[in-house]
Amino acid sequence: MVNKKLLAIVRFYVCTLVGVMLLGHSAYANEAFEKEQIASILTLGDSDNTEALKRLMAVKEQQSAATPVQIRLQTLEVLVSLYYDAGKIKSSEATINELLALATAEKDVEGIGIANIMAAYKLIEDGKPQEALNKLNLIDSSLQPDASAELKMRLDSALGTASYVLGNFDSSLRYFLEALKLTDELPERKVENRIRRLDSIAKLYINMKDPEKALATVDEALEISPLARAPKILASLSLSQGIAYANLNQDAKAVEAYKRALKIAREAGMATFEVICLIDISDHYLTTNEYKKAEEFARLSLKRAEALGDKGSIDIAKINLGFSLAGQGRIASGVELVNGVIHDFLQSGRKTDAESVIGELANMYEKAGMYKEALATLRQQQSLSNELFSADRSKAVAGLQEQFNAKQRQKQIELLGKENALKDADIRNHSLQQVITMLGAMVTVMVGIFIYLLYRRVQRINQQLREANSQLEFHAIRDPLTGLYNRRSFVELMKTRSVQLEADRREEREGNPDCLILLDIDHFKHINDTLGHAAGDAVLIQVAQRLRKVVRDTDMVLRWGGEEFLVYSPKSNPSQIAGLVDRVLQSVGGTSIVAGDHEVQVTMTAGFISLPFSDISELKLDWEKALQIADMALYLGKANGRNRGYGIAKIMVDSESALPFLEEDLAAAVSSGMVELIEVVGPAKLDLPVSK
Ligand SMILES: Nc1nc2c(ncn2[C@@H]2O[C@H](COP(=O)(O)OP(=O)(O)OP(=O)(O)O)[C@@H](O)[C@H]2O)c(=O)[nH]1
Repeated sequence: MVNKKLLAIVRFYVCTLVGVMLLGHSAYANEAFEKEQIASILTLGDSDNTEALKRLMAVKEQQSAATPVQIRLQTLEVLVSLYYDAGKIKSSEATINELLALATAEKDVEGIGIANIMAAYKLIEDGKPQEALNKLNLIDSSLQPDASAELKMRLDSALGTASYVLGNFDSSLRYFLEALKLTDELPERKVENRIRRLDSIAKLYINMKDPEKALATVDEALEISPLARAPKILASLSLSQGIAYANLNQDAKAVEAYKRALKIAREAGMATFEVICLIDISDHYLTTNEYKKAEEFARLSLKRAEALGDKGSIDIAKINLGFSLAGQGRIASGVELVNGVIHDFLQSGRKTDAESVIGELANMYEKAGMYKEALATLRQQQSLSNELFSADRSKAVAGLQEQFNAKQRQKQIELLGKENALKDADIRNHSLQQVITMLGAMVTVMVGIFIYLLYRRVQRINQQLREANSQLEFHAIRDPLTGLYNRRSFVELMKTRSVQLEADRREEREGNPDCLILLDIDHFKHINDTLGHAAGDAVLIQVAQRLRKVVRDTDMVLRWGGEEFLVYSPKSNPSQIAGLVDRVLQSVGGTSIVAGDHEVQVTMTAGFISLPFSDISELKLDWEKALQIADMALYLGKANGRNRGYGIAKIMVDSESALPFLEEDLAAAVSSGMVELIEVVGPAKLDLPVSK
């Protein structure tokens, strides 16, 4: 619920402000009695606030302008606390003013400090925590080097409280711990003050959502000294325990602790504290949805607060009562109560509190299923929230904003620095990336070039290979000297020819036979021997050229070996073969051939035969046997004077009986009349000079 925890903690601090400076300020020899008297009243206040207040008021009545200033100041300081705890808030505030006036008049620096710290607490209670903080910071900056430990401790406690209210828990804890440390330097009431500082820290832990740590801190405070059993302190510690347990959802323990605090507060005459306890108890029951009990304690707290005239507590009690009624279904009367407080808050400018209560109201509507009202209330809260941030709050937080802005600027500078560093890194990365990209590109280009060169090289090698292959191929089927087909290629040709023949036979496409003319240069050895081997080669080349020229395109000229040539003339009319042989002999020997320095007549002797021969099947007389017969005919030509051709014209007997003779001894066959030869005489002898 609204600000009740805050209320509790603020009031707690005000309660603990007093009574610590009594003995430390003694400067007058005759004031010992008064000091002793005030000290005993202060101790009495720990357990019986009402009696202590009564006695101190009596002491003050007897004081006059003649009373030492320190005694009067100390009386006022203790009085502020006793008034406050007794719920006499207005008297307490008036006493603060009186204290400040006296200290100022007497130029008592410590007194002025204490009065201002108390005034800062009032500002916090009035909802002006930033103003309070500013005031406290001012005190802090003007603090004398010889300022007492008490003053410093109170200042740190107040700074911790203001920081807490402003939501700066870390800084709050830092101040509270500093205050705790300063208790060691106190000349009097060291233990009591230490316990109270621990209690402050416990309450802070609760608000820092660490209730376990809060409970541990309370335990630490309770263990310090039996003095911790002093009712006023014990009540405050019990309240802290109650809130911590409530936060841990240990409801039974929470209620027990609250009620213990309530009992002690009642017994010690701490009316203000009693109201705080009652409010906390009703608040607790609201959170556990025990609305009947919440109503009971809300009514009780309202009654007590009204009796004290404590406006702050009255408002909170009304709010709790309103919500407890609404929780029991009496929404109209509950809302009326709550709205009344909201109205008051708004009237007195407590917009932050109003906004908080409106938020609670919206929750209540939602819980009750009154969504339309919940929405309207939420909108009201929203608009107020906006207003707060845009107007009053912006003023209140102006100082903070300045600090915040400075921090933000610092942060921005740091961020800019970081951003620049990042940009630098980015630029470096970018440059690096460019280098990498460039290197990558270079590598790619180089690899590309390398691959291209490799490709070219491979292409070149392939080309060379192709050329080599074609050369190999060429040389495989061609004679390297003359360029004519060689004997091997003819063998290959004959293989395909037999396949072709078989096809032709099946299709009865048998026509003219082929013709084989075997040729041998006459006395070639002599040419070699007389003109030289090169001249012999030249002769071979020119003979080849002449042979190529004289035959048909479909005819094939081969170098059969050494100085031997073969003309293969497919599908040749047998009647025309002699003419072909004649042309061949004439082409070679009809004109001279230049061989080196010499011009020579090169004649040839030929043996020729048809394939198939006569009516003999190639199965019986194949190309090899036919060539053998042609070779025998050529031999006959050589024997009969060279420069001529012999061919077998016809068989005079049946081919079957002639065949063995043809294969074995052609000359005998001829002389026996089994076969008839055709003779083609070569060219006439040329009239050539012996040498050029
Ligand atoms: N220059 C040259 N001579 C070759 C080549 N092949 C073979 N010969 C020579 O040709 C000659 C052939 O001689 P022979 O077989 O005795 O025949 P011939 O001298 O022609 O006599 P006949 O054939 O009886 O007229 C040999 O001396 C071989 O060395 C060649 O490629 N180049």
